Amino acid sequence: MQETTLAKLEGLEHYLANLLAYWMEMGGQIAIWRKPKSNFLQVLIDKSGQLKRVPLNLEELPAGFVVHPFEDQADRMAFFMEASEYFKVDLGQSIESQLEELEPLPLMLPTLEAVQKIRHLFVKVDHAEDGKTNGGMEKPAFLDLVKKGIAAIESGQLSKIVPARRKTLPLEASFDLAAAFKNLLSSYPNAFINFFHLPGVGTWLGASPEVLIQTKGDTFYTMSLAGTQKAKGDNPIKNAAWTQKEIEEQALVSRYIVDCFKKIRLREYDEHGPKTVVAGNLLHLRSDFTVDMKATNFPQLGSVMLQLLHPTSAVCGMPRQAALEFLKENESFDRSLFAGFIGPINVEGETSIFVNLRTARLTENAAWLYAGAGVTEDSDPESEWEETEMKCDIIGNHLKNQRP
Ligand SMILES: C=C(O[C@@H]1C=C(C(=O)O)C=C[C@H]1O)C(=O)O
Repeated sequence: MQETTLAKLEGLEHYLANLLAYWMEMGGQIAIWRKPKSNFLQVLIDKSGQLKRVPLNLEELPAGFVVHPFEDQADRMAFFMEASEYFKVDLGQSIESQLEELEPLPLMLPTLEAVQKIRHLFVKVDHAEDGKTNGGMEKPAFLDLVKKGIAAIESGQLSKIVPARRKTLPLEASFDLAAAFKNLLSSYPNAFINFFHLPGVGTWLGASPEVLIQTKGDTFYTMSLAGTQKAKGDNPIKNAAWTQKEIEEQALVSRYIVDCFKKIRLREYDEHGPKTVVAGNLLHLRSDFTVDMKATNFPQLGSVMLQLLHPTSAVCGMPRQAALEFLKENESFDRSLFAGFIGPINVEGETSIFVNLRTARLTENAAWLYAGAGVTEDSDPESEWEETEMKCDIIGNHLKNQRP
């Protein structure tokens, strides 16, 4: 433990900025997250210098962090950071009082210097793309895409579709990743706050509201999350009123999950909901599903359901294959890791995989924001556009921060 350098620590931001600057420069892979409602920051570093892809047999993997794009992979593999180092920071206590737990660093730069260094370690993208375009998804193109989706639903090809868009937000020279991360922690206590960096693949920052699968002990958990409205007033949950369109849209996601259970002949599960939940400045409808893996004799349920669920009809559509083909043909940009899945595997006996939503891909000069909206027969294209704007703001509003 290099106490002399860490003794110069000046708060969480200072430590995070230095940790990231050092390990990103060393070519390390790094994931930092805080689970919903948790008071701990969890940090995982893969120091091997090798990008790894693994089959998703979750129960057999060592402790690590998984990253999978939206698109199904022909070889069914996902990126995997293996925990060369893993530690926790108690956010309820000063970081200075936890020096013993922290990864030592050979050098402590002033925060400003460290964040500027990080900035140059983001993946560089083609200049024509960077900071200038929205991946072809300007407003008229998105409205057309939604209209096409509605037409496909009316013709009976689809019952639900989730078109998405990409939005470019130029990053100020003063953009401070550590401060942005810290602000996300306090702004979104119910979200999975995450940052991950895979050299050559991407650097992402997000606040996801959606669990894809979770296993802890004998309990398996998943959720159906859909339907979106703006949170209003002092008591937004009490003020929420849902339309038939939103109720049906969420019910389709629940049905999708139940259909997956049926495929594997799993009959014993608990379903609760839907209830209204808060996700930043938005409200959604959510149902919770739990299974006792011991009672049902299904120890591999996590891996099996992961394979069956992704991509759910919350981010893709129904029927799944037709929806995927529709998106492939009509969305003009690559979703990349957006609406894929990310999260810790077998860390402290838990696996918590989230859908990669409310997220930004960080490039040297700009952040790429991504958002989709569930479209059914009764959708209004203009409202769906507004919904994607609100979803982009959840992360976008936190990337505009500047140092004085
Ligand atoms: C697709 C997104 O969100 C998903 C779609 C929702 C909807 O259509 O109402 C709500 C929650 C998420 O399951 C997104 O955030 O980009």
